[in-house]
Amino acid sequence: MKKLETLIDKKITKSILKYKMIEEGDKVLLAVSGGKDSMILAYYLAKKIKGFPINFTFKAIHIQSEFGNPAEMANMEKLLQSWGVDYEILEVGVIKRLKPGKKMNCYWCSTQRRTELLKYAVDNGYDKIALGHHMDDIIESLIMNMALKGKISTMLPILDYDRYDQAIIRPLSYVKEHEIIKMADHLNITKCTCQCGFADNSKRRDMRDIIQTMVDTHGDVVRENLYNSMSNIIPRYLPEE
Ligand SMILES: Nc1ncnc2c1ncn2[C@@H]1O[C@H](COP(=O)(O)OP(=O)(O)OP(=O)(O)O)[C@@H](O)[C@H]1O
Repeated sequence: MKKLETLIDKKITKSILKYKMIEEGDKVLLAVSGGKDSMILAYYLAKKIKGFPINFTFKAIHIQSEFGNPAEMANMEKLLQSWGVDYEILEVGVIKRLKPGKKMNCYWCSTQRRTELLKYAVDNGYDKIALGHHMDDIIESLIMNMALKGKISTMLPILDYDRYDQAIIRPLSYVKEHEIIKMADHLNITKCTCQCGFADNSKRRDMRDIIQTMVDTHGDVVRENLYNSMSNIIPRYLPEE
C-alpha cells in the first residue's frame, strides 16, 4: 500500500506543479462530496500543507442538499476530523430552485453546487476551488464530447474564471480511478450515493466501457495515451474544416 500511497502523492505533486495549480500563499477551497475522489484529495492535501515546497492553506466544504445520506456524512466528518482537515457544511436547498415543469438532472445540480462554491470562495477570499475529478473522468469526457457532440474538449486540470479571480483546479488529473478506489478502501472511505433518483450516468458509463475494452486489449497505458493525446496535436494530419 505504501507504494500506491507514494505514487498518488507524486501524481498530485506533478499536476500541481505542471499546471501551476497552487501558488505561494494560496487559499484553496476543496469541494468534498464525501465520496472517494474528493475525500482522497482531502487526505493528500492535508498531508501536503505540511512540508510542500509551496505554502498554501485549505479548507474543505461540503454542500448539503436535500439528497445527502446522513450516515455517509457522519463518516465523512469523522474522517476529515481524523486527518485534521478544517471543514464546513453548507446547507443548500436545491429543489425550490427548480423551475416549474423542469426535471432535476446531474448537470443542473452540479451547476447549483458550482455557483455556491464560487460564491463562497469569492466572499471568503479563496483563490482556488479544488474538485475531485481524476484522469478517467477527463478521458471519458474527451471521448464523450468527440463521439456524442462532435468536438474535441474535456474538463481542464486548471480553469480560470473569466469574470472572477478564482480558478477551478483538479489535482487528481494524473491519478487513475482504480488507484483511488484501492487507496479509498484502505482509508475506509465509503461510497457516497446521491438519493435524488434522477441520476442518469448511462452515457458516461458507456464511454467508460469503451475505454475499458481498449485497456483490456492494449493495457492501462491507453488511459495515459488518451490523456497525453490532448497535448500532442499534429495539425498536419488533421483535416481542415
Ligand atoms: N455535495 C457536494 N459538496 C461539495 N462538493 C461536491 C459535492 N458533490 C460533488 N462535489 C465536488 O464535485 C466533484 C465531482 O462530483 P461528482 O458528483 O461527479 O462526484 P464523483 O466523481 O463521484 O466524485 P466523488 O467521489 O468526490 O464524489 C467531486 O469530486 C467534488 O469535488
